[in-house]
Amino acid sequence: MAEPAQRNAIELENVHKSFGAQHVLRGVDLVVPTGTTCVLLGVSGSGKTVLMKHLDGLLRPDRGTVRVDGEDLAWLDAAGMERVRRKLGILFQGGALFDSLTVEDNVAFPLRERLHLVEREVRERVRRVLALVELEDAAKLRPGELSGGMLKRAAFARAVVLEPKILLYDDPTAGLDPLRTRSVVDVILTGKHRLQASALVITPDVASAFQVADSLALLHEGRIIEHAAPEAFRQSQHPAVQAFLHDWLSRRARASRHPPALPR
Ligand SMILES: Nc1ncnc2c1ncn2[C@@H]1O[C@H](COP(=O)(O)OP(=O)(O)OP(=O)(O)O)[C@@H](O)[C@H]1O
Repeated sequence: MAEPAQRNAIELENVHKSFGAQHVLRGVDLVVPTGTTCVLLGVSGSGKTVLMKHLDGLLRPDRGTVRVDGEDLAWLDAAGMERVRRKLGILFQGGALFDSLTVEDNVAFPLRERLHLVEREVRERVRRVLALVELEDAAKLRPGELSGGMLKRAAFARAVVLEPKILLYDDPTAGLDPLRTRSVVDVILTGKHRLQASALVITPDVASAFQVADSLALLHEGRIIEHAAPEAFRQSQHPAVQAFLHDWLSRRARASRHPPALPR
């Protein structure tokens, strides 16, 4: 009997996107198989966020194909797009919780907005997801009373409360010190192992990238010029990959007294 075809969480084929004269994406090909975590690397301004915004339909490609969980976004009407968005858990920079709501009401928000559940069910699902990120004791606090790492975990809880199949993280470590960076890595690993979600992660923190990735992709001059498992990526002979990793190592060495090494 033939093997069932491998399903892919994310597929981009020859995706182009320009803003005026600026040709940001110049034929992006990227496949993230279901159940895997891909970290998208690239220098600032290379187009990582632009690429990610194509996945929830915030941006449409000028040319090329974007498929999410097998669905070609170009063919979807508003209801179809809404169905795809429900499969996505999105964690962008800042995490934007509502300041006036408690943690539990923030996490309950998507449930109340999207699903018609009885209140008891809402409370139960919120309790389960707060337990997942070890924030049970913070349920009654407001965002202003949380640490940076707790804020990230609360934002993650809200992003996953609808049990998305695919998680998108845009720079989840932004503005965090190294200790809190660890808590974001833990959050991503929770999404991966406990929720078994597929993920695309953008982070400038290469150390975190190697800790969470099944594969790493480098966006360079509008294309994915390398996409490989961590060890193969580390050993890539592509000059742009070598330059990217070398640049990160030297910046890290300048910022730290410890001799630099790529994490294993
Ligand atoms: N809506 C838009 N209109 C015009 N230009 C845009 C728009 N969105 C992004 N750009 C431009 O596209 C380029 C890529 O931006 P993008 O935010 O994707 O970079 P990035 O790789 O995510 O950078 P960083 O790592 O600094 O967040 C930038 O030059 C940006 O100014």
